[in-house]
Amino acid sequence: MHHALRIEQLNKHFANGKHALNNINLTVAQGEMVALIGASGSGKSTLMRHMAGLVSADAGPGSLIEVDGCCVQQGGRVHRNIRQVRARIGFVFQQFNLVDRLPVQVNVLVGLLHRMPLWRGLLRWFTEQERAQAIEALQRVGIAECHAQRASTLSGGQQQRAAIARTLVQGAKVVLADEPIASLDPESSRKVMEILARINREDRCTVIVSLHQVDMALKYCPRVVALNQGCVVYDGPASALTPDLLRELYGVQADEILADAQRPATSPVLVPSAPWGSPVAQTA
Ligand SMILES: Nc1ncnc2c1ncn2[C@@H]1O[C@H](COP(=O)(O)OP(=O)(O)OP(=O)(O)O)[C@@H](O)[C@H]1O
Repeated sequence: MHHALRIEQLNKHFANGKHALNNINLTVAQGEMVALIGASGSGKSTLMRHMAGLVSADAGPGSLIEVDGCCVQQGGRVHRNIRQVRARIGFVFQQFNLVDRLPVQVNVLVGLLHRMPLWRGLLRWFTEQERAQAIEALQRVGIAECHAQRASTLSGGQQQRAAIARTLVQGAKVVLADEPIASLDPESSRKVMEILARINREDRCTVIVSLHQVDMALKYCPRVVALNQGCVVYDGPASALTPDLLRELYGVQADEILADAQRPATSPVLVPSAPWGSPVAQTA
C-alpha cells in the first residue's frame, strides 16, 4: 500500500538565497492526522506549497514528493499532470478556497468537476443526486443552511468548512490544510479542527495541517512534525511534545510557539496512541 505522503531529499533555496527547506524527508501513512508546526518563517507554508505542486523544489536527483501514490514533483520539476494529481487531493488553502461570487453549494460541487465532462462544469449542470451530495457534505460540516448564499457572505470559519465540504464531495483521500484557522476566533477554530478530526476518523482521510497554534496541534493531531529554520526538528507523538521539549528544540522562539497554548507547563495533552513508535527528536 502506498503512503499518503512521501517526501525525500527536499531542499528549497529561494532566488534571494534563503534556504527555506533543508533536506526534508517525511512519510505519512494513510489515515494519519499530522500537524506541521513551527515558529513564523520556519517553512510550514513553503513545505505545504511544495506538497501542492505550487512551488518547485531545488533540482536534485533524489528529490521527490508523492501524494496518495502520485508524483507531485521529482528532481525539482512539478509533474506535467499536476492538475490530475491535484484532483485527488483536498485543499483547504488560501489559493484554492472559494469562488466568492458563486453560491456555497456550487463551490462545493466544484469538487466533482474532475469527474464530469467539461461542458457540464462550464454550464454548472449538476444532477439532483450531485446537488444532494453537496447538501449532505454541507450538513456534515454544519453549514447546510448557507448553501444558497454567495461564498463571499460566509464568515471565515464557514468558508473553511465549505472548503472541507468540497473535499468530501471530491472524495479526496488526502487533505492538505495550510493554516486553516490562522485568522479565526477560538470557537470557529475549534469547529474547523473538530471537523478535520472527524473526517480523519470517520472517512479514514489522511489530514496534514499546518498550524501556528501548538495547543491545537496537540489537541487534535496524534502526530506532530515540527520545523525550525527549514529543518524537521521533531517528528513523533503529540503526547511527547512537552513545553520543556519545545524549549529545547526552539530556544527563545519557544515562547512564540507556546504563546497560545493554555495548558499546564509540564503536562502534555493526552492524545490517542500513535502507530509510528517512538518520537524522533533532534536538537535544533
Ligand atoms: N518567495 C520567497 N522568496 C524568498 N523567501 C521566501 C519566499 N517565500 C518564503 N520565503 C522565506 O522562507 C522562509 C519560510 O517561509 P514560510 O512562509 O514557509 O514560513 P512559515 O513557517 O509558513 O511562516 P508563517 O507561520 O509566518 O506563515 C521565511 O524565511 C520566508 O521569509
